[in-house]
Amino acid sequence: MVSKQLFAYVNWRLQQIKGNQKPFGGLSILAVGDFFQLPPLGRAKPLCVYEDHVLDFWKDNFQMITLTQIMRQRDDLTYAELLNRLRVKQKHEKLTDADKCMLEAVIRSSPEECPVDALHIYATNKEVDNHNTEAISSRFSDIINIDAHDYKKDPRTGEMKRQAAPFKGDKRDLIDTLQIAIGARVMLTRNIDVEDGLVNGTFGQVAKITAQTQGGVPVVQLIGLHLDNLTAGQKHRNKAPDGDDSIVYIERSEEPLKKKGTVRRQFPMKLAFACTIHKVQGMTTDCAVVSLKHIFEPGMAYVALSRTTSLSGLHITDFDEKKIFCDPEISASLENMPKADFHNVQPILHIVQDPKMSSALKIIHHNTEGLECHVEDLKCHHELLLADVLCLTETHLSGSAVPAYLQLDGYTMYKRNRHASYTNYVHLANKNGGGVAIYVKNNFQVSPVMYIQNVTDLEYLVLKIEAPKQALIVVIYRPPSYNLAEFLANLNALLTSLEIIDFKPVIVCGDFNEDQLSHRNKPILNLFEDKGYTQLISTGTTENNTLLDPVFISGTQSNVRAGVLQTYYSYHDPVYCVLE
Ligand SMILES: Nc1ncnc2c1ncn2[C@@H]1O[C@H](COP(=O)(O)OP(=O)(O)OP(=O)(O)O)[C@@H](O)[C@H]1O
Repeated sequence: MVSKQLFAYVNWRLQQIKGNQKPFGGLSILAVGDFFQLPPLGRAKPLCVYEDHVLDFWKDNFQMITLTQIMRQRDDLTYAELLNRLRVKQKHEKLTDADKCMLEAVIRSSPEECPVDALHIYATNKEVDNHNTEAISSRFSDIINIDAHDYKKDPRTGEMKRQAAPFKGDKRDLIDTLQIAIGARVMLTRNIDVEDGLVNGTFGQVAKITAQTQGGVPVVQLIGLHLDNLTAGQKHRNKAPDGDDSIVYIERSEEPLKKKGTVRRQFPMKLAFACTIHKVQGMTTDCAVVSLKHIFEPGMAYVALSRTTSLSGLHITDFDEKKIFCDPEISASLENMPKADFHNVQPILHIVQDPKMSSALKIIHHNTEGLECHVEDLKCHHELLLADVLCLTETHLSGSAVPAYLQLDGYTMYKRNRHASYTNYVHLANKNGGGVAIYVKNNFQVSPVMYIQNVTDLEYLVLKIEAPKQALIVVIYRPPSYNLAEFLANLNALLTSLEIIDFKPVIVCGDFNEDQLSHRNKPILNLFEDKGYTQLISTGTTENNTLLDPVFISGTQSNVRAGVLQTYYSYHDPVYCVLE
């Protein structure tokens, strides 16, 4: 689990990168995990436990969402439910008779009753090392001992000199002598290639050992593994000297030893007939033997007992129900942690779940700050594609053709680029950026109003939505450098023309670069209000908490809901308006 200290570093680094003092530089952070599992190393308190005089970046910034569907034990729900109870069991609490009875079926009184080939899980490294040594010596006859190649700097010449025998390394160093055999279970102990799935904790079985004779002595060059995860190590298969691409070849890694002036070359792996509970956190297996003997921390027993997919795959030795306990401080802090309000996270989804609003017209406007660079973000957004009408400003598009990657499945796109929007203002027409677009769901009957007499010099689009709902949709972008008086005159001409079109209701959205939260005079708002419009958005729509993206509506009696959504990729947040 991430410690408070590491969490603070992440916060400060993001503030440094983004150049602001907002929590995590203003980025959205999704923290995923389970506080009831292993606590941070070194007895540090978990993130969610508040302490006086300790920097806290959790309390005021995070809300909790609980995932309720269990996937690992989805085919053995009684076991999943038992695990849920063990997860929150306090030290002083006793197991119920029913839970005890379930566990008794898998408690083994001696190691001989357990399957030898199953992964053995222990609390301490000492137990793991003993098990591994015993397992390799009792089951394999052709054991190979691979000494680390250690080098030390010659103080006279500065040359790194190979040592006759390995030094005694620290427990965090690459292993002094690796004992392996063909067929032995091993685990990688370093991140070799994270993208390729070769990481600390990757499990496999030794399939091949290749050696070359150097000075009359065979020296192991590569160790070939059959990995448990068949998709890992793709990049390291084509090195196969014999063309067998099921084998992933591992070379020696080179690292300085803790001992000063020394370097070690050794294979980054260790035996893994057994491993520690810390190592198996996150793992899923069909079968495991779990020893509860030296459990020393809250959450440890739960992590070990919850790795198998079914109760029948679990074997428990040294059972003691007192070893199954959680941290009461975590129970208390989770109780008090604010819960995420889905109405805020997915407002449109919630609105349309209301039977009265199920066929409502959903309109969203977003200043994308460049459609080409953000179209993928837009396609992945959890709410934007719920819109029937998706209005965009600052599309930054040029040219008349629309490349296929700018099309949204199920939508038709209408657009007007900046350079086509101005007749009299060459200085605006020639500036980069700007532009508007509207995507409309294909099941809507739409007439674009591409030309309106007397309306010039505006970045705008007008669409008549005729069925199954009716509305006149207008999107407008006003660049900050557009002289306000001239803009108001042109906007007035447009609003007057919309009255003549006489198609209701009218929804005008866009970025007007006038802060509706400011206490100063707001001439654009005044003009809309004079024309009978109501402004629907009441909270900030930008990172600076200014409301630059209003939605104006006129000519409706229906139930209207409106608000602001969130994105991570634009200075602006999208705004929505849903009409019954
Ligand atoms: N949507 C899914 N469909 C099928 N299997 C899934 C799905 N999600 C997760 N699993 C499987 O369930 C197991 C547990 O998943 P995962 O590790 O994501 O859960 P977890 O909550 O992080 O578990 P833990 O924290 O206890 O390790 C894995 O074997 C994973 O492959």
